[in-house]
Amino acid sequence: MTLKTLGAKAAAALDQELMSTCAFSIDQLMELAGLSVSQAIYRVHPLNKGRRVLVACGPGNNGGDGLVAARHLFYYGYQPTIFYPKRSKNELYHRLAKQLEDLQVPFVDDFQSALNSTDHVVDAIFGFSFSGEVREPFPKVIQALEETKIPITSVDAPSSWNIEDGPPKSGLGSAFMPTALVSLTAPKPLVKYFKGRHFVGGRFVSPSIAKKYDFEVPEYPGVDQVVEVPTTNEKL
Ligand SMILES: NC(=O)C1=CN([C@@H]2O[C@H](COP(=O)(O)OP(=O)(O)OC[C@H]3O[C@@H](n4cnc5c(N)ncnc54)[C@H](O)[C@@H]3O)[C@@H](O)[C@H]2O)[C@@H](O)CC1
Ligand SMILES: [K+]
Repeated sequence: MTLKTLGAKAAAALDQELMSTCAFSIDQLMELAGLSVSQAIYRVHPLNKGRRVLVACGPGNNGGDGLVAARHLFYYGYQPTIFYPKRSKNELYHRLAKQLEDLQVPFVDDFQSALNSTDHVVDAIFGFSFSGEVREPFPKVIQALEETKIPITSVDAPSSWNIEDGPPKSGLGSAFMPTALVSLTAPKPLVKYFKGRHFVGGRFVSPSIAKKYDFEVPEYPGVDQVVEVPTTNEKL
């Protein structure tokens, strides 16, 4: 099975439509997206592989998915740590951070030392709105993700990859290959460059919306919020 992909513009339009004509709130979508991510991590990195999970969050909704996933991971028995250097002023993110602080989940400033003492990393830095060269303060973080041997699960996109064209041809991010990828609603075109375990999550798309945007909703088994799909193995 090869799933159809959704380009950056279509993904942004779908996002808007879910929140307008489909009457979802951003909180609802983010909660379901983050829940999907947490379930994928439970599959890729069950508790017996080590409980420490470092969640790297970016300034947008991709980072919000990471904050939600961290909360669910806490309740599954993991020990999340959050790296969130560029906090959004939006009230939703304040609430997501407060929910984690109430659980005494640590927020750290030094990414490299947090990376040295974790068992798994969640890359929730950039999603489908990423473009151009990685700006401060994230280049060091991308470089560390590129170099580490710790397994990484990326949310929606490996951060620093172009949504349509995949990894940069050279320089920062060109050697970044996460262990797993959770595509939300539908895979993005960059997926053809990805070689790892691939999940689809975001179980909130109605059949009519999928038809309008011309992609398939995968068959989610039972009550699962993610489904593992074969990786497209197109050569780089
Ligand atoms: N409909 C969906 O599929 C849903 C998507 N969600 C998530 O929302 C994401 C998209 O969120 P957003 O549109 O907020 O955007 P992103 O979270 O992808 O990134 C936008 C942020 O990154 C910054 N940025 C962009 N390019 C940069 C660069 N080169 N260097 C440094 N910073 C850069 C922008 O200034 C902005 O603050 C998706 O990928 C997904 O993870 C979910 O939260 C909700 C439902
Ligand atoms: K990401």
